[in-house]
Amino acid sequence: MEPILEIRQLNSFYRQGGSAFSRGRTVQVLQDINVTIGRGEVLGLVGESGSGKSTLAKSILGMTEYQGEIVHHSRRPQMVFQDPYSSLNPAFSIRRIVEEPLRIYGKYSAAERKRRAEEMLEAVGLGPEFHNRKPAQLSGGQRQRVSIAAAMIVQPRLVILDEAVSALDVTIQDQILDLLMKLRRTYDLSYLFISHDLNVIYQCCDRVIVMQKGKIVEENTVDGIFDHPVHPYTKQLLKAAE
Ligand SMILES: Nc1ncnc2c1ncn2[C@@H]1O[C@H](COP(=O)(O)OP(=O)(O)OP(=O)(O)O)[C@@H](O)[C@H]1O
Repeated sequence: MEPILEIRQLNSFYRQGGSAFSRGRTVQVLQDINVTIGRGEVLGLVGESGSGKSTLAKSILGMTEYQGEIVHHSRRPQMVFQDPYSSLNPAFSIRRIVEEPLRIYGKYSAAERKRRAEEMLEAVGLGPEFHNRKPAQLSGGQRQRVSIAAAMIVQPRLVILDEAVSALDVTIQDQILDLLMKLRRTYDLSYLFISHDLNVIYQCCDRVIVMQKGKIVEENTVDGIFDHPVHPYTKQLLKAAE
């Protein structure tokens, strides 16, 4: 498997209580994490609340202090969050929101940005009638499509989906999962798919890692994890999801 991201002996920390006069104290959240994500792979990351899933995502994006190695074999990963309500600028049109990451790059003309944004909106199933709407004029599922388009517009190879379908009704969840799988094929993407919902993980992941208290306690193919869980914590998670 050709890697898109390799993480070796990662230990991640948050700093708490610092001020102009003191550096505060560091709190270690992740311990000795080793993970490889393959090109085109969907890697699931499960674990109970507080186990460190989002911290791993933040470390990959360089948003925590860490020791160890994070080796990127592609351009910067993009992230899609759970809550499209808070991550979309309410004052902007949908097209502007999707164009915005390209403005930051600064290398495209206005006409080219518009063309790319419209093409990306089409790819996530939002036709011209949506271009000039504001986020408040969309459903939750449509808003999540906009977030996905804004992440994909910069042509990442790895996308981190942090509870990206968790806030949606089950039918809408299925539609968004279908869309993500279609985009994965079209753009040859890898996903790190973070979810507390094992049914969602089962539907779309190739491989799964299980985290407990900042450590990886089990790693296997999705069938291996579901059919032959080894670690007591994995068994407990599966039992809770029955
Ligand atoms: N900025 C921060 N400063 C200090 N500690 C933090 C910070 N962010 C998270 N933590 C702590 O790190 C631990 C892991 O949190 P994290 O958000 O990574 O867990 P999670 O598995 O993503 O949980 P959830 O499923 O609830 O989102 C928790 O104990 C949390 O309190």
